[in-house]
Amino acid sequence: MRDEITAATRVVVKVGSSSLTTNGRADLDRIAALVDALADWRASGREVVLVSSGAIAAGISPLAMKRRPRNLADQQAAAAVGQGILIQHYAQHFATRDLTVGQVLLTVGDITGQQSYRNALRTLERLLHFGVVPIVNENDTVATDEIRFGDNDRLAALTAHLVHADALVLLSDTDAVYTAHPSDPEARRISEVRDAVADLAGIDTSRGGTSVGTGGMQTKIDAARMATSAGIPALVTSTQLAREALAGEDVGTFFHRTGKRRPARLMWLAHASKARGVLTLDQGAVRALQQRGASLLAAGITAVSGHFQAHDPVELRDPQGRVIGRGLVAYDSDRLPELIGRSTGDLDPQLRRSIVHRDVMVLRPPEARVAPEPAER
Ligand SMILES: Nc1ncnc2c1ncn2[C@@H]1O[C@H](COP(=O)(O)OP(=O)(O)O)[C@@H](O)[C@H]1O
Ligand SMILES: N[C@@H](CCC(=O)OP(=O)(O)O)C(=O)O
Repeated sequence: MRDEITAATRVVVKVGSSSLTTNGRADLDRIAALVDALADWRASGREVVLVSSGAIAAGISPLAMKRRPRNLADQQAAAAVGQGILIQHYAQHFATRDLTVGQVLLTVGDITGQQSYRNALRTLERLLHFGVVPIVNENDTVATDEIRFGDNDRLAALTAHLVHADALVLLSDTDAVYTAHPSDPEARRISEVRDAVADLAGIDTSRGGTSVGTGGMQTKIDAARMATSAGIPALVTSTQLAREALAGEDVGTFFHRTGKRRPARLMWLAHASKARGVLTLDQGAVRALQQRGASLLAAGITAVSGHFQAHDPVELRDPQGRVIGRGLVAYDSDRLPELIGRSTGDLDPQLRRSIVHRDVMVLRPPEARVAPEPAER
């Protein structure tokens, strides 16, 4: 038995496009089966927030498209049609179990900006208070590529953090994370993950998922890591096993929590924000940040690139160019170059504050550091 799941009173359940649609249409039988499993969970006095993909996939056939569109405008048109159809079916099926649903469409900005974060939280809390099942999706019809999550796995992890969920359950068409693509005869189920780096070392997630899904298994692993690093256990399994998963049975891949709840702004900074620039640090500054938990001072910066404004997210790199973390920078990119490398004592007192304060900095664990991406061609 998985005690963290059976003891949970509030779960976020994310379901992928491939579990809700067949041939570019909403699949009523599959939606009904999922709704039944969730309604039973609700009937035991517990709460669920459903993060449902499938808007684009459910709009394919009604718009006489042949496959999932690749360009943004067609995806948005499909999502506008498909989202309505999905919600209609959810509303009908949940109503047969005396449950009301509420649609909540979110953009990255809604869930990461301080004010809008509170708005989103207030709405979800209110819906749960009224006994409603909130159904969340990305607001695909207005989100541009620039500001889009694109996959709902990470949106679900941020939602789980937002609503202080006790567990995150990621449902798709595969019953677990395997050591290789499930069609590979050598592939073995991974039943538990305590340390995502060590336990998942060498597994192959490179083969894409379904023709309607977006991220494949990798974005589910990323989402599970986001949740567990913020104190929320996560389970990856198939939609058919939703009932067993919620009952705490040994199905799927269970990710144990690895960290504690962290402030929302740091969740956003670590996982959802786009860096606007890069600060390269000397070795002494890297040590000060990693070993002493220091703030970043001007003296430790050797190079600045990108265009950013004060309070934008920037990447922090070591002298070898590996990303060691991220932070919110205190100065604009126009101003910063004149300060770099200068010791605090040499600076005008007004400019003596740290360039990236410790409280708005997230560092990567040493094994997760990555080499710089190749320059754009
Ligand atoms: N190592 C792996 N273990 C399990 N599934 C994998 C693995 N590598 C790739 N996959 C694929 O990931 C897919 C699930 O991702 P995706 O299609 O994005 O699902 P969804 O649309 O439900 O979010 C599975 O269909 C499976 O083929
Ligand atoms: N917001 C998109 C979600 C796309 C997506 O993440 O799909 P999936 O990989 O199936 O979870 C939609 O509803 O179509």
